[in-house]
Amino acid sequence: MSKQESIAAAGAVYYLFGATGDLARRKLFPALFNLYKEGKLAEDFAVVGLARRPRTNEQFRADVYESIGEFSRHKSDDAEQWNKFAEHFVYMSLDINNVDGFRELSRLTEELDAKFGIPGNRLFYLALAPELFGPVSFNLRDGGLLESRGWKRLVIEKPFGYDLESARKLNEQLSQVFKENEIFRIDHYLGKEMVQNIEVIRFANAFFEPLWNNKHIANVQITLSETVGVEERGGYYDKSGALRDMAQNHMLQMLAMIAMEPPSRLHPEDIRDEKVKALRSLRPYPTSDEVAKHVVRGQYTEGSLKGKPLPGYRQEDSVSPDSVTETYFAARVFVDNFRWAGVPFYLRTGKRLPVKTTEVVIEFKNVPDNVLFANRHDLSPNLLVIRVNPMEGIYIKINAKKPGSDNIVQPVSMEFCQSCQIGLNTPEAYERLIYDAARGESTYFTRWDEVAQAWSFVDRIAEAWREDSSKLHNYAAGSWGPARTDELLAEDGFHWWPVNGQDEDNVIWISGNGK
Ligand SMILES: NC(=O)C1=CN([C@@H]2O[C@H](COP(=O)(O)OP(=O)(O)OC[C@H]3O[C@@H](n4cnc5c(N)ncnc54)[C@H](OP(=O)(O)O)[C@@H]3O)[C@@H](O)[C@H]2O)C=CC1
Ligand SMILES: O=C1O[C@H](COP(=O)(O)O)[C@@H](O)[C@H](O)[C@H]1O
Repeated sequence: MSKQESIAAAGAVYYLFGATGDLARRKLFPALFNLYKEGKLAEDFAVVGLARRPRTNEQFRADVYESIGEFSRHKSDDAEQWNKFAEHFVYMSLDINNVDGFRELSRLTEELDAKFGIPGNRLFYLALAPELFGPVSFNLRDGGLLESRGWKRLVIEKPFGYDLESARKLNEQLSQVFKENEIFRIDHYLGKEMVQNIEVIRFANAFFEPLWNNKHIANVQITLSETVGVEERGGYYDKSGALRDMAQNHMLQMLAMIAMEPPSRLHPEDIRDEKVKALRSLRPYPTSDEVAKHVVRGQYTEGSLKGKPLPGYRQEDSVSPDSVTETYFAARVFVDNFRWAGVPFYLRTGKRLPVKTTEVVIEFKNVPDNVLFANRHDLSPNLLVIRVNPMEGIYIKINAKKPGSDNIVQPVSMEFCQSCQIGLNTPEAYERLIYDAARGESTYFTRWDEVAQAWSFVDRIAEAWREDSSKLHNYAAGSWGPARTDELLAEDGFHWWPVNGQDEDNVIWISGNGK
């Protein structure tokens, strides 16, 4: 570990609102433990778990212990270390809507400051339903929790609003209490190693940056596919759908990282300025017909995955039986600026698809076919593939001479598989993001203008869908989504590249440590 990586964040009280919830259990407790284990949390911190359900400190610590056993990349196998860590965790039952609880929390905070020598820093993490974000902020202020001498930061989970208007209202509420630079809006995809690596791959490689434009790139394909269905999240998901759940945030953020101009400095605001410029350049769909032409909206019906029968979306518990919510979204998007004019970005995301993967494919334009290779008319294009999840790494597909042949060209792939490297246990997105928020590093959090820009693009699509709900394409659970998605690319002379290099029967893998 480098010196810089091991620096502990300044001591603080971490207030975990929603401490009895799913996110805390699966992601936040393990993230805090891993940070502690790696020396990124020193001894001057405390974590206060907050929710309505009654819990003793001991029960709360037992919950944390269990979650680490189940979900953490580092295990709590050292009893002494575990006890020292667990001592920092306390629980308080509190209803967000009752300001008296916040006054009591303020008193508890004073005790924790004194006990652990905490210098007055406060990090409020809202793992709560979005309608509670505003009330929490007001009660933090009215309950006296913002009066300390240290820094105050609000870490806020998605979704940030339901559309531009509701997002704006929420932002107005938050900004009555917190300054923009105190608000850390989570998009956990920005905490993923390989999403952060996009910038490095682009800007640190002479191979790529000179080619990163419409002269050399034919199209960009971004796939975020999931095998899971709506699970027990129907209450939230049925109101949200894939457009709001995945496209407005994770997909557009990834697109912005790929499309943005190089920032003049590696300063958070410069990077976010460039991202917002890219989002502003997204070509809006001016009419509902344009939406129908470029966007695919799908919902899964009964099907099967790996031989297991699966229900359709409308048969899922907590989903309305006549729901028109999309579980699949795909689009052809254009970034109307000098660099990207004419290059389609194809996006697709969905639930109940055949594999779980997040992948970006950059397809390069072909070389002129006047060179006398025997098979010059059917050369495969060069690809740069960024694999985000579950495998992490990149591979490039190039053309080389088939050994022993007379100038027959065949595709070969060279791979760097980061997640296959032995001992490379990459931090989970939430670890990175909590650590960044505690250090005041905001690069990988979304700024208000980025969120607003993304909503204004997405709202147009949602509005067209509201006008005409007939364009909901069905797809069988376990398939790759509606056939219309393939047509989007075929209309432009392209096709989706199979994910995880799965089409590569005729490709030689040169350093296939993942193959
Ligand atoms: N789970 C996930 O994988 C992801 C979640 N998110 C976001 O994170 C947030 C939390 O999600 P998740 O953990 O799944 O939700 P859960 O429904 O599992 O948890 C909600 C939490 O809020 C608490 N709560 C509800 N009402 C109140 C209240 N009035 N006062 C105090 N506490 C209250 C609940 O505790 P109690 O009932 O004890 O009061 C519970 O701890 C949401 O915004 C979600 O969109 C984002 C990405 C992924
Ligand atoms: O934000 C969300 O992301 C998850 C997918 O995240 P990943 O890190 O597992 O790829 C998605 O399942 C969920 O619906 C959405 O709210």
